[in-house]
Amino acid sequence: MSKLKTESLAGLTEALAVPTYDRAAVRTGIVHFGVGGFHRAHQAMYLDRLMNEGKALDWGICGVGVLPQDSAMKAVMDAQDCLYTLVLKNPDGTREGRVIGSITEYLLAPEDPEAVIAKMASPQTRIVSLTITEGGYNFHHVTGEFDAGNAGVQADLVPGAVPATVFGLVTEALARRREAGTPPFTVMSCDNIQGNGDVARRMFTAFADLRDPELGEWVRANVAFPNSMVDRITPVTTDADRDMVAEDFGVEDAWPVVSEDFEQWVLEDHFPQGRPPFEDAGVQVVGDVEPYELMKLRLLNASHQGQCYFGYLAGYRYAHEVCQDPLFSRFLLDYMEREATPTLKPLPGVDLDEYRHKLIERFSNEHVRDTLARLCAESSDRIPKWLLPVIRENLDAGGEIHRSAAIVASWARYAEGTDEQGAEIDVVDRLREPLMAAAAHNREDPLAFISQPELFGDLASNERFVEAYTQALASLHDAGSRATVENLVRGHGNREGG
Ligand SMILES: NC(=O)c1ccc[n+]([C@@H]2O[C@H](COP(=O)([O-])OP(=O)(O)OC[C@H]3O[C@@H](n4cnc5c(N)ncnc54)[C@H](O)[C@@H]3O)[C@@H](O)[C@H]2O)c1
Ligand SMILES: O=P(O)(O)OC[C@@H](O)[C@@H](O)[C@H](O)[C@H](O)CO
Repeated sequence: MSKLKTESLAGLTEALAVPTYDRAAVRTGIVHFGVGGFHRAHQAMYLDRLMNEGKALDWGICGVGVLPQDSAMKAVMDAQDCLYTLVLKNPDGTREGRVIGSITEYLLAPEDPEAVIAKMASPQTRIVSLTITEGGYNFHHVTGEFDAGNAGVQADLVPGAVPATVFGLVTEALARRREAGTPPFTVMSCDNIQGNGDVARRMFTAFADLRDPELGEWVRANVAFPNSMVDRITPVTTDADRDMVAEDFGVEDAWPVVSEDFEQWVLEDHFPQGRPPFEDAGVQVVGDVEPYELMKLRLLNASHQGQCYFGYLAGYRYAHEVCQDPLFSRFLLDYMEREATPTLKPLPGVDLDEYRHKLIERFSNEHVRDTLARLCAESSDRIPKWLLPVIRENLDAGGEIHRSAAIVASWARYAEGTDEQGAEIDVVDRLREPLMAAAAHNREDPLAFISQPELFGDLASNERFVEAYTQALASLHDAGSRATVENLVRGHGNREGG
């Protein structure tokens, strides 16, 4: 069996589509930070699609890793000429494989920060894109302010320091462009954050201000940060996926990526230095992304949180197991219809009922095998960004909140660190210690978990929220996850009714 490399492409089975363009002729136009599963299943796939049509050949991607653990991706990218296999898993069990060729270079910042800065400072680079996770933006959950106290940021702000964070690296490249009279690149965030471009603008400008107020002013005035909504469920690659690629497609790929077949990208058209013709690849290029972002984050992402803790506690381990269970899918639809949807903005032409049901269908795709562990990880970055805004808006508007409050309670119960069978839960969160310490007091002090103002603001003093939350938490302790969800679905035991 051949290893995936440029020279092996010609001999691959016809079942595996390969780049039809001359990769050697592709010029880098995009530097991307955070080459994980999602970028490889989404943005890189859209560019590969364009390149296969003979377009966007000057928009090749140079991937960048800034974390030491990205050395694993660097090793694979080096060994495979940056090629990898994307396998789409259709709901009917069929699979489509394609070798993606749009990433043509990969740099590891800890190994060679100067190369990363030089690449971004080059006039040929016109977009710097990001999928660095919600936590990567370094903002305070409640105030939304840039966390200038972060140790990495502090180190990057020492005059003459070699930058190590995405903020230090990008800002140094912008400073060099400004110095050289080269127009700045556009910073395109593709993370699951509401107003991701606006957040990126605030965070990068805040860093530049701290480094040099004049540079900050220049960034504020000159750099474009388009907003976007991105969607494609992309689980973590497993050894079984590697074996499947070898078996189905006869190629040895050390790091393929698998995803659902669904794809969506809604992008604000704000690219002063130009952009690839994304609309030709199916991207919705629009003036205002916010209504789409709210729809996706509050329906899809918040529903992921709505299924993962309840599902895990009930003994499930995969998203499809939870969502194929009519009780849980009913609960999610109720949350979406009664609590999330009233907080959305008008979306002319979008059938929200169809969107909600399609989500249940996507979550239920058993071939994707998305783990609840992935969805439960880094909750402290997710719940405050996706679910708490729904709760706050409904509290202000007098809307229903008991299902959302119960989802928060399910997180609190999960963070106690044992499931309903008494098995240990590996809580993966950068705030693991304080979260678990607070959750340890859930029984004697039911407000302990939500009395973490850096995550929940003043929710612990809102009577209506506290009542719904404590009721759900007590039910989780006394009756368990399934019975709690049953009661929520039946509308028992809450003042809002069903
Ligand atoms: N996986 C999905 O289904 C999916 C779908 C839509 C959007 N997204 C977005 O993409 C992001 C990444 O998801 P993924 O599945 O690729 O995860 P992943 O774990 O495969 O990759 C995460 C990448 O982010 C980088 N990163 C993490 N923290 C960073 C930091 N502080 N500074 C710089 N880089 C940092 C890592 O080095 C890695 O390259 C998500 O957080 C989300 O915002 C993911
Ligand atoms: O990686 P995160 O923290 O943005 O979110 C976890 C999942 O909910 C998310 O990755 C979804 O799979 C994705 O947003 C679907 O498009």
